[in-house]
Amino acid sequence: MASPLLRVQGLAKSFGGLAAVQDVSLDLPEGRLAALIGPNGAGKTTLFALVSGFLRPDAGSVAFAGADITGQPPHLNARRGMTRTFQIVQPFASQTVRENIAVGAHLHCADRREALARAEAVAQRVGLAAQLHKPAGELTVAGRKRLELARALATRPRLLLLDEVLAGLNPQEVAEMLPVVREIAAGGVGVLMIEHVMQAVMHLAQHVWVLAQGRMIASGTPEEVTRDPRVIEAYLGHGTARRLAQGAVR
Ligand SMILES: Nc1ncnc2c1ncn2[C@@H]1O[C@H](COP(=O)(O)OP(=O)(O)OP(=O)(O)O)[C@@H](O)[C@H]1O
Repeated sequence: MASPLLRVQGLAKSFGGLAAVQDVSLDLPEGRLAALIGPNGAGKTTLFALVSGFLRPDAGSVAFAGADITGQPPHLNARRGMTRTFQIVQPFASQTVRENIAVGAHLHCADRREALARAEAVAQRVGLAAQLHKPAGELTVAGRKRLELARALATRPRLLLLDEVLAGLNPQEVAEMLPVVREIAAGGVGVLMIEHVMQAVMHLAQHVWVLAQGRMIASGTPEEVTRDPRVIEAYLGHGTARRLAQGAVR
């Protein structure tokens, strides 16, 4: 059987006495769109940092496309095809949208003109084509989120780790972003998204992992995990779980 795009086995990380991630394992097949959910402080961002190489694990391993990349620095992982976005979006505010996206394209392309041309193609995919000439600092919150996606996409990833790309967006902006993320996955890019917006998780994710207090407490389809008593207890609460079951997801 082919190895999964991402294989995490027994990953652990403590900060002082706090076990932020404990014995976490998951397999993400190529081209799959999956979500990582859980309460604040559950260890989701720490897990992303361990997978992408921003932090070294105390124990466990990370394999990407069959190669052991445990503890490898982020820039090497990006070269292999794994790119992450950040919760707090920090574009180069005085540079144009086009130049910001080109930064991502430069990972595999030294030529400036080619990087700028690639930036245009990526801007189309995320709905930023009309804003290419704007300084990034003038974008709305929703525009910045699209820019963060575009910069990551410009690196030509096989796996995108999206850290709350929908946070801070209003319901209409969320609804407009869903097809953008879905199209990225449909184009063959594996996506693992940390997300609190359950509307997005229910509509997008083919698989969901749930972390609580550093441990993986559930894994399954969105429908399976949202009716799991452990997930309702640790994260959703009964009201939200009921609304999700009825299809009223916000
Ligand atoms: N660099 C650090 N030093 C010390 N403690 C940390 C550090 N990073 C995270 N933590 C702690 O580890 C735990 C897990 O944090 P993490 O940010 O991974 O959770 P999260 O699930 O991403 O939360 P949120 O949904 O609020 O972003 C928290 O208790 C946090 O305070």
